[in-house]
Amino acid sequence: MSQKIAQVIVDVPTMQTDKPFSYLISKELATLIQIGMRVHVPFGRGNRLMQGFVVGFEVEVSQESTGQELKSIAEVLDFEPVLNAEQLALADAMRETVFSYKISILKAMLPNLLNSSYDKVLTTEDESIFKQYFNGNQALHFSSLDESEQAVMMKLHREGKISVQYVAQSKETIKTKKRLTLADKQKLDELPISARAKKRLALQTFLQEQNHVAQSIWDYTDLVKAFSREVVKFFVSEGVLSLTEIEVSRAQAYFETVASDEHKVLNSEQAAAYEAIIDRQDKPFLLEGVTGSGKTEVYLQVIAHMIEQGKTAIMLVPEISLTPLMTNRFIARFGEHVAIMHSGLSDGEKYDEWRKIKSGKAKVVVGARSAIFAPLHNIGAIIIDEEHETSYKQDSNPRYHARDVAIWRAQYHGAALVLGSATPSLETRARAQKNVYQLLHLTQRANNQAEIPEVRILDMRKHLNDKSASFSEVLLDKISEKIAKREQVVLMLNRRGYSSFIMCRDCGFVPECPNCDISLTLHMDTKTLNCHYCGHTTGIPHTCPNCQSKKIRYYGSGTQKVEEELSELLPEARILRMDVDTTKKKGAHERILSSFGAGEADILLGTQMIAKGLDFPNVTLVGVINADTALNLPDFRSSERTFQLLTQVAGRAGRADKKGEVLIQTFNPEHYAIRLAQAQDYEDFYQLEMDFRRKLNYPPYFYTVQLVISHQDEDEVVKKSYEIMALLKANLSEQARILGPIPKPIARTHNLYHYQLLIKYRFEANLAQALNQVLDLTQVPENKKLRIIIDNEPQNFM
Ligand SMILES: Nc1ncnc2c1ncn2[C@@H]1O[C@H](COP(=O)(O)OP(=O)(O)OP(=O)(O)O)[C@@H](O)[C@H]1O
Ligand SMILES: [Zn+2]
Ligand SMILES: [Zn+2]
Repeated sequence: MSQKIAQVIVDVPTMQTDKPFSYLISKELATLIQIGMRVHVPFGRGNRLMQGFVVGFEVEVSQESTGQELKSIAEVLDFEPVLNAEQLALADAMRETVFSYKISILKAMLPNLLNSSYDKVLTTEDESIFKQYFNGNQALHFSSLDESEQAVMMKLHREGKISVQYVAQSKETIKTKKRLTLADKQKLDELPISARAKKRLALQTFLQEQNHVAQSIWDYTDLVKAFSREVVKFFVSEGVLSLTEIEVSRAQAYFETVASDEHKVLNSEQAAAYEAIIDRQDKPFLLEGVTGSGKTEVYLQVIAHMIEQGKTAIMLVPEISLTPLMTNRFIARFGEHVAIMHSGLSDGEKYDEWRKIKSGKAKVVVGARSAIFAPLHNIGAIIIDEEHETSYKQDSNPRYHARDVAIWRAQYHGAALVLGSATPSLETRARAQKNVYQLLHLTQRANNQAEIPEVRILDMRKHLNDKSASFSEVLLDKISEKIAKREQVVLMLNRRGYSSFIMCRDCGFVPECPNCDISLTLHMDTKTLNCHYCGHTTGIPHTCPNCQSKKIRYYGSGTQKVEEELSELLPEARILRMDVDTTKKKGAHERILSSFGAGEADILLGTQMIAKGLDFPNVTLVGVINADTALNLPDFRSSERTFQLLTQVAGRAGRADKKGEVLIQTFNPEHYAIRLAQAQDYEDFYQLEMDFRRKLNYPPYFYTVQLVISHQDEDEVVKKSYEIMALLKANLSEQARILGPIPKPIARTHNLYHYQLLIKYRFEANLAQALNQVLDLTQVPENKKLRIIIDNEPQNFM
């Protein structure tokens, strides 16, 4: 008799397995297992149970012909598939361009909660099922059942008679809510209550009146408020009411406070863009619109249109701008149809949002990078705001770019794809130039009274100030002037490629991380020195470990130091600081912004965090304290990044009727990225930067792939790097250039040495196959400790 066999991709942490393994399916599970479900399977010699995904079935030929005994699936983890056909096809497609293993791609598509050990708790409202299977327990833990019982439960679930909740091992991530249900109607009616117990009587009447509502459920806190804790307790102890705890979504709170909002009448440029998008062609759109030109309003109306058509939409924004300010604009239009996915949510909350999407309740998903995997059906539009942001590329495995996934999904669904930015990435703009994308322009600020702010460059070599290391007189005077007028100021300290550290004044010693070739960063809030790579932490030494001198100097102007300086220089100013330290706590980010929005401070001082998305009408001055820090990084995109950042932050000024001004302090006033940011001239910047890229054979003229090879032993890394280079050379054409191997700019982290190779090419038929061969090197036992990262189109060279 032939038996069904499942193909399973297994999640084995010690070895990356890239091909499906075959497993027998027991008779009990045969009709229940579906493609896209997670299972537990025994793996390896020890037969340890591993999680895996069912990706296909095969009919067994005969056991003799394979010559080996197949193992069986031990347990099914899902009641319905967690991955659908589209996602499995997408994973296949991603595997071609994202050189990481299938399992890591599949896992990236799911909420974390489904990738870790959560048990399922089953409940039922069906009386006879309860009697037959629950043994008097309120709920059953799925993992405690044997295989045939599990199979029965899955069948019942499929018939809608059982409900399932995933329960986290650790409870602290989950917010629960107590609720009460009527346990026994007869007891309620017969409950002996003395006529003097007014509150008890009131609750009895209340419950009797509401009882006709099928399955009455009451909020515990509501009843306690209305009838007192004692009274409620009495009803529970008498067996009239039963008390249960359920998980609630914290994300729910978002919806309760947001007032709804109407569409604005689009101006002619906005309307033209809107019409083009909804009348969609096969091509993606690049919506290039100056800051404040109303791109978001266009997105909102495109999404509204799609919903009217019975379709759904994905709206991606950079993690950093995923503030309530931003999400509220979507909730205000689409209410409960919105699901929000950001890293601030707990695993349980993320799972809730995912379920809301999967069940079809959510029509619009607003989220950061990974929201591109949202399991929506019938997608009408995918929008990527600030498309140039590097955070759309994941910098760990799988190293996918959300833009590429978006292109694939838009094609799959026949959806409109919109890439929006005031400063598009060169790659995107070049494609628009070649008509691969359709270019749509917004050249004016949407709000009629608002103009593009005037930008001045302050040459810090001429404006050195005796009183202050960070502020020129000009900037300080401007700030005072604005405060006197009761207007607000945004100050940005560019922290990219820059950090605070300590140094011995006598011998110049700078403490470094023992595991990584990098100096330790000074954190004044915790009074520690931290390594930003491996997390190593130590106290701040009082004497120099090298020469015992007591003259330890603190270097660098962190936001905290600048804040102190500023409050000394301008004691009357009310300052809010926004950086990683002040936004660590949940909700802190939003508190700072809403406080600033409410006019409780004159100055918002922050890092790059404040450059994006802020839309405060009373901000009339933006000051950039140091424009240069990122310019000299060893990365061919450093000019592009600097230009984008300065243009973005300048765009925060003068967004309403009051005119905006921008002051940029710099030591490189002649640098083209700074001059053109002053002019806010994206076109000129694009032309100039494209010239450089062409001359130096960089993207978008050439494609790039970076390989990072790491090992504890430096000799080994060097040896393997040359082996890999030889392998590549043998497989690639003469036109491909291979640079390296060279040590990474930060040559050692986590006690591993890192070397890099960079491939630059225009067309290479054998590239994918060669890279897969390289990737497979790590599967050879002698290379067990070798780590190879393949980064297709790397965004970060540090
Ligand atoms: N058609 C319109 N009529 C009136 N006001 C509008 C219109 N469209 C947008 N606005 C307003 O103009 C301001 C800027 O719009 P929006 O935030 O959509 O621009 P944006 O291009 O997304 O901005 P940025 O990229 O700079 O963050 C907002 O306050 C918005 O409410
Ligand atoms: Zn370290
Ligand atoms: Zn010293």
